[in-house]
Amino acid sequence: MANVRVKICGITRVEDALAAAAAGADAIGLVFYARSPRAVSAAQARQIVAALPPFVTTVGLFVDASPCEIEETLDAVPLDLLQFHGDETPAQCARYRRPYIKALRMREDIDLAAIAGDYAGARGLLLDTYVAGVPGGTGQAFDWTRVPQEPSLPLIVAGGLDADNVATAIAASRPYGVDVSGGVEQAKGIKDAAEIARFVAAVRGAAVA
Ligand SMILES: O=C(O)c1ccccc1NCC(=O)[C@H](O)[C@H](O)COP(=O)(O)O
Repeated sequence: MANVRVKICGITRVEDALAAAAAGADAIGLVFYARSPRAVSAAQARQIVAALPPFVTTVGLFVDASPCEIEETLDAVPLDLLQFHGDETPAQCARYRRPYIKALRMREDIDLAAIAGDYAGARGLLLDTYVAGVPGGTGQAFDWTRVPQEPSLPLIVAGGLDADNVATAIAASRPYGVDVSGGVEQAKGIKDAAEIARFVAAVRGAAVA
């Protein structure tokens, strides 16, 4: 299996972004959703992005944001990839002419093959745990054996991952990438550098097994 990519999501501080980069994370996620305890302002995000070394992908996460809000953020912050984490349609995701991934919550009745067809313009799909009324960052895992093999788009597994369970998640789902937020935190929005390092090391160890 090729190296599994790692995204550390919900970064709110420069020092946490640098810890993710130093640990070898491939991407960091910045949450532009005011109701999240991990929300960042455009000014905060710009400072974080400016501090990063090269080759760390910056992902901007939105939840049913207005086009105006997204355009303003894109003007202010140099983001590499957009992550749509709400009920955005394929057309709404595509309108910014930026590479994007679409987050899907793993309801029992989800038809992933059909949805992947609908979002064929996405660079990948992020599969997160379904919890009613909570768009993301739940800290809860879903059944990783539900992740389809040979998907039409790269799949990123999220939800309740941490350094102790991520190798099992990878073995069960064989994803393109994994995404973590709460599992590497001291408190919501405050990452733990040692846990980030432990998480990335666990992914790297799992990927070569
Ligand atoms: O992290 C949040 O607070 C959040 C709020 C609203 C929508 C999405 C959010 N996070 C999205 C992510 O990509 C998380 O990393 C993903 O949901 C996994 O979170 P966790 O279970 O805490 O690892």
